[in-house]
Amino acid sequence: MKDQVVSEGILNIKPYPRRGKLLLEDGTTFEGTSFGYEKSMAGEVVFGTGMVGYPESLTDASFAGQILAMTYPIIGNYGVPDSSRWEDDKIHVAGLIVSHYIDTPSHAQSTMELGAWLKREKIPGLQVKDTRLLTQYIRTHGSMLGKIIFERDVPFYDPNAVNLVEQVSVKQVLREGQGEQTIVLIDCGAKRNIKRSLLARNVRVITVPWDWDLFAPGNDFTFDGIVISNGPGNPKLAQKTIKTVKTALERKIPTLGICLGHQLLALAAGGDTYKLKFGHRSQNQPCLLQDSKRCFITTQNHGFAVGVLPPDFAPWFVNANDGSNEGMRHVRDSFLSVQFHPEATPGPVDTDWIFDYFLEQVKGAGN
Ligand SMILES: NC(=O)CC[C@H](N)C(=O)O
Repeated sequence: MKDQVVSEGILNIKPYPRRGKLLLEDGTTFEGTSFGYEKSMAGEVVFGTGMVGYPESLTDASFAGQILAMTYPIIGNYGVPDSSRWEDDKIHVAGLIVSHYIDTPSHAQSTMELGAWLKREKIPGLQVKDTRLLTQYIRTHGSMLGKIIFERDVPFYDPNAVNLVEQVSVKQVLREGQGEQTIVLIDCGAKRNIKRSLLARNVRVITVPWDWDLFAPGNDFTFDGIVISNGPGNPKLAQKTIKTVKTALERKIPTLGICLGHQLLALAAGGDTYKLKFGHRSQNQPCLLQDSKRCFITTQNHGFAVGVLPPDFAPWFVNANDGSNEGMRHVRDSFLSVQFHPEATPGPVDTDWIFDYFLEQVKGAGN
């Protein structure tokens, strides 16, 4: 009977959805009903407060190992666009928790229902009604491990204890685009829009795996700048990328870090990172541009942050909500990074000037 639609006269009656639960590591339980694939799954439970963007969030590799609870009360209402609009070619979240799942999407670009997509990609989805209570709980007690359970129990799993970057990074070097400058994109789980944003600015982009030795004698390409991408998990576990970035800094190669890339730049330059009590995940995080009165509304998805800035770096942006660091710049050289996502396009593109600013510096450094 499962998944079958039973016709009864003119009404299509779907079978009553299967029950499941979200169990947090401290024993707190949220009962719910399934709308995705019915498989028990463990991860870190995080919440996103954005009103839109579930296709982009689900396919953002930075969410690997995380069960995402969305606070916006209706999810699924605009369906799923075709894969050209995703941030990667598959779903990366370990599970999805919503308040109200809408199974009748209405949007010109929708190609399928969210629930059908989750089923196809074998990702569980649970409708728990009170995602507000869940969010308030995580905000009070800090982010937690948890699991979506149907019949079979599974052990808790801590994604911050494993090197997830290794799992989601590209496996080989890829060369794209035309232009005078060549930018190396270190792919730690890069959102596609980072590359789209660079290619749109007429530069060559060479994408390399997270552990690629850019400075090995046998390397057959030269480059003018480096972009370090976003990515999942604890930045301290991506040691090979940190080593590459250290060499790049010694050689004074213009470098832009985005999200995980910001954290890796900080670690490579002698700073430190820490885990936030609960992360920033939404499209409305206010960031103050230092030494100005400007505030940018930014898109974010991170659970770690830069706590100690490296020597000779100055804060560039600060989060207006909690005062945490949101970006830094070297006082002399072209090393810069942002904790938010300049490539994100939840509608407005308020911070994509970061790419123009970086490429201006790459150009300047080449003269
Ligand atoms: N989007 C990202 O790059 C996230 C970076 C890191 N995994 C964090 O959670 O802080």
